[in-house]
Amino acid sequence: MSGLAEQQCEACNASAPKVTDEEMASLHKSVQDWEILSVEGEDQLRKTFKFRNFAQALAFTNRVGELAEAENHHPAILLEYGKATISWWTHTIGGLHKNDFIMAARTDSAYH
Ligand SMILES: C[C@H](O)[C@H](O)[C@H]1CNC2=NC(N)=NC(=O)C2=N1
Repeated sequence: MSGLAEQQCEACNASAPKVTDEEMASLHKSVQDWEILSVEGEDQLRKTFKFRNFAQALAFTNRVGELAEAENHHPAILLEYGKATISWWTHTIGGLHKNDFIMAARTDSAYH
């Protein structure tokens, strides 16, 4: 099986299943630096990336935005001086789908 970042996102609608606890644990192994937290009852993946300055953080968020637009699957982004915090979850199902783990892995690949 290809790495998580190379796997394809699937079209997701309101009836799509959230990941099970077992799937979550298994997928999390591939994005171990990402925190899984519940925000207003909805599970999310979250990670903060560090940079030397605001411009580098902004350039990274633009790369993440391109990844999101390519998959029509979008994160929450907090952009600060020297930092960018990325949160992934699937709004239509109010929680985590495998797509979110794929996009987290792709986000890691965009960090340089
Ligand atoms: C209409 C549009 O396709 C949907 O709202 C898409 C846009 N991007 C999305 N991004 C995320 N993270 N979850 C969604 O459910 C979602 N839905």
